[in-house]
Parts: sequence; structure tokens; C-alpha cells
Amino acid sequence: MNALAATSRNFRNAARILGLDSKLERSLLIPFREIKVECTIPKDDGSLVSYVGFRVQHDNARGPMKGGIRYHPEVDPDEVNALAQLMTWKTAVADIPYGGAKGGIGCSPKELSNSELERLTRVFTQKIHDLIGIHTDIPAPDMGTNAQTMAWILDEYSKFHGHSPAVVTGKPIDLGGSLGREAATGRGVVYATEALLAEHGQAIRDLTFVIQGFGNVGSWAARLIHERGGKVIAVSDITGAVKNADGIDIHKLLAHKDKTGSGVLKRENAADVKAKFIIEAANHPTDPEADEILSKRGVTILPDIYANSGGVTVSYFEWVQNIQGFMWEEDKVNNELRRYMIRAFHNIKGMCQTHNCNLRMGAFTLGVNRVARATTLRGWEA
Ligand SMILES: NC(=O)C1=CN([C@@H]2O[C@H](COP(=O)(O)OP(=O)(O)OC[C@H]3O[C@@H](n4cnc5c(N)ncnc54)[C@H](O)[C@@H]3O)[C@@H](O)[C@H]2O)C=CC1
Ligand SMILES: O=C(O)CCC(=O)C(=O)O
Repeated sequence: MNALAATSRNFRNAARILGLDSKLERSLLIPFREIKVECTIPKDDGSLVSYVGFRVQHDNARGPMKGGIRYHPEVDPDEVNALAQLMTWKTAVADIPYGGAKGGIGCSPKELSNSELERLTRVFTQKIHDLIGIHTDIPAPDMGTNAQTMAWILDEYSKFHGHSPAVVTGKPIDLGGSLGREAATGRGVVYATEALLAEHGQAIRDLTFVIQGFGNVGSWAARLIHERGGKVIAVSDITGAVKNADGIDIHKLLAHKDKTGSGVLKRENAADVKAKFIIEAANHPTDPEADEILSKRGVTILPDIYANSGGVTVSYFEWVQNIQGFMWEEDKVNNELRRYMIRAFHNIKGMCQTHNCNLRMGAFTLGVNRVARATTLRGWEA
């Protein structure tokens, strides 16, 4: 099942549980706007190359649309659509005043030079600049993009619209980025995990962890788990995995990765790990079929639209700081993030109790219900 079919299936289940009217259900599912642009750039050797860029703006009932931009060879319209839809439910679960969007360019960022990446980002921004904006749609980093990518978007956008730091989040601190944003998704994952474990009378220091993915989110989650005394026994990335039953020294692994790149990770079989809890730090990492099998086996899954919402929550704080023209201390960012993550967890548990459902449906019903209410209040449902 592809990402869009899976996401839409979860949405429809939530709509059924909530008893949503079929017209409202349909209008919530259909994206507000789908953008597809050709981005042609000269490579460093002078040859021309074209890439396809997407931005799907899914819903804006609760506020400006928000979501990352991904550079990855497998970016396709269905996947971007699914990810944009997930952002709509995620911002509603976090209860921040945004809708959902997502974008991407089908490219292999590791095969492009820095100047080629800059040209590609600038051309993409030229093609979409009049469709994004501080109160319309605010991009951020995702897989294959980072603070530097956001700096290029900010600079290119500002040529058309004047200096506009709030048009992107996850940008460098020197250009108005928020303290704590780089770590925020991983930190939010850890706060979410603590909220879940507290319910089971456990703490991070009591448990062992396996982490799939060791980029921005995975490496920050690993570092913070390690600092709290949790034992990380396996880490994997696209090239392979390392494991050590006595616990991996995450700081040493990070230093090694910084020095040599991800190729240092050796391929080993980490597939025999038996998890009691799965924390979805990535977007849509679990197929609905796998979800069902794992749930039947009694595995507790903390769903993506909650577990990784720390990133967009601190993006919201960054946007607020840019609009206020005032920078927060890092402690304030982290404390507010913790408060938002705990509040959302309790809101999800409330929906689980009301509708007698698992955490994924608790999160989906919470998010979908909030968007449905805003849609109805605006009179858009007919
Ligand atoms: N960066 C952010 O603030 C947020 C990211 N996310 C999601 O978290 C996930 C990771 O994003 P980032 O850390 O930003 O990306 P990144 O590009 O920094 O890192 C991705 C990591 O995943 C690894 N990877 C890719 N395929 C893999 C596979 N099949 N098995 C194991 N590892 C694999 C890569 O080697 C790399 O280590 C994505 O799904 C993204 O949409 C969600 C919320 C916010
Ligand atoms: O920080 C943001 O605005 C969006 C992050 C994102 O793309 C995500 O939560 O999947």
C-alpha cells in the first residue's frame, strides 16, 4: 500500500469513528492546491539538468500551511500528498495554529555539489515564491535538506518580497532561526517517549533502544536517550547498522560519523530486535498491515503525527519569534516544547478513552476533529 493510500485509510477510519458527514470527509481529504514545477539548472560542468519539484498545500482551515521540503530520489506526487496530509493532522494534534503542506524535489542531494544544490533551491523558490508566504505556507527542512537550504529559500524569496525571515523555519540562528530547532524533533521524540513510559511506570534509563535512521532526527534522539541513561543497543542508517548489546557510546559514534560520513556503519542483521514500544520518529514508517500485526502482538506504537511533532512545534515557536522580533532563550524553547508534547499526549489519551481506540486512532481522531471543527466554523463544509 503506498503512503497516500495508507494515510487516507487512517483518515477515513478516524472520520468513521467521529461520525463525520461524507461531504465534510471528502473536503478534508482533497488537497487545497498541488504544485508541480520543472527546475532546470546548469551543473558545475556547464551541462543542463532538469528536476521536478512539488509542493502540496493540503489544508488551511486552522492557519497557514506548514511543512518540510524533502530532497530525495524517491520523491513523487503521491508521497508528497500523503506527507502534506499528515502535516494537517500533526499541526492539529500539536494544537498549533497551522494547516499542512509538504514539498520535495526528486534528486539525490549527495550527488550534487553545494553550488548545484544552491542553484536548484533558488530555481525552485523562484517557481513557487508567489504561492508561499508568512501567512500562507511556511516551508522547513526535512530529509535531505537543512538550515542552509532554508537560508537560500529565505534569500531568494526576499528578493521578490523584501526581507522575510518568517517565510521559512529551521533556518540558521544568524538569520533568525530558533535556538533548539535543530534538535527539536529528536527532543520531542524523547519527551513523547517519556510521557508514554510514565504511563507504564517506566523511564528511559530502564530500557534498551534500537534506532532506525541516524540523520537529524535519529541522531538527536539517540544523543538525548544516551544522556538520560537509556541504553542504545543498535543504530542503523541507509548503509547498514551497528549493534552492541552492552550499549553504543553515542557521542563516539557521532564523532566517528562526523569524521568519516555514514559509510562507517557496518552492515549487520538488526532485524531480530523485539520491541515492546515503537516510537515513530519518521513520517509514515509503518505500513497499515504491519501496524495491525504489531498491535495484535501487543506492541505499543506511538504514531508519527504525534511522536515527531516536536520539529513543527519549535518551527511554530521560531515563526512566533520572527513575528515578535524577539529571540527566546533555549531553555524557554525546550520547556515550552515539553509542555506541548505532554499536553498533546494527554489529549490523545482522552480520545483513546472516549473512542476505545489505539494511540494512532487517538491521534488521528484528535487531529481530524480539530480540523473538522475549524472547517465547519468557517462554513466550508458544504
Ligand atoms: N527534520 C525534521 O525536523 C523532521 C523530520 N521528520 C521525519 O523524520 C525522518 C528523518 O528525517 P531527518 O532526520 O530530517 O532526515 P535526514 O536526511 O537528516 O536523515 C535520514 C536518515 O535516515 C537514514 N535512512 C534512510 N533510509 C533508511 C532505511 N531504509 N533504514 C534505515 N535508515 C534509513 C539515512 O541514512 C539518514 O541517516 C523523515 O521521515 C522526516 O520526514 C519528521 C518531523 C520533523
Ligand atoms: O518544521 C516544520 O515546519 C515541518 C517539519 C516536517 O516537515 C514534519 O513535521 O514532517
